[in-house]
Amino acid sequence: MPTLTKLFTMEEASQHNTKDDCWVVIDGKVYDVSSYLDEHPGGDDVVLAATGKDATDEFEDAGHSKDARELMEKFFIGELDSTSPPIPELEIVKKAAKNIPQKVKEITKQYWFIPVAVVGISVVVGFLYTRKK
Ligand code: HEM
Repeated sequence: MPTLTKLFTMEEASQHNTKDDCWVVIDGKVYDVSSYLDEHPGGDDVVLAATGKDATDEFEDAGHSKDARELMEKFFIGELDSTSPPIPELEIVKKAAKNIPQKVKEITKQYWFIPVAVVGISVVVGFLYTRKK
């Protein structure tokens, strides 16, 4: 039977990141907690800080009770579309991070003579200094 659960991309969920319009993604599920922010015993700031990403770890780290887990079902609005790509900005950061080892290799290849020159000059200066004595 087809499921009626609404699917959201992480990009879409991440746009709801304000006090009046706040969605969190926990364990692949999307919750609209806008109406609960003021009542949240952990404060609204922690929840707001957990928007725009998978907040499962933050939620679990806070050690939420069984009651909290039951309560959250009231705010369930859909599931995360696992086939959708993560937030594009994050992808760009990830891609840039992937390139770092490659860049280090390139720079090492280009500027290999600098450490060699430093060592060479030190040896010559050291040699001249000891000869003077
Ligand atoms: C649907 C989402 C959420 C619901 C319904 C919820 C509900 C609750 C409830 C009922 C408590 C009181 C303690 C308990 O019964 O466990 C609590 C505490 C807390 N929550 Fe949440 N919470 C949600 C999401 C989050 C998120 C995303 C964070 C992110 C870090 C968070 C952080 C905390 C913290 C730090 C406390 C501890 C407060 C304290 O003991 O001083 N919660 N939450």
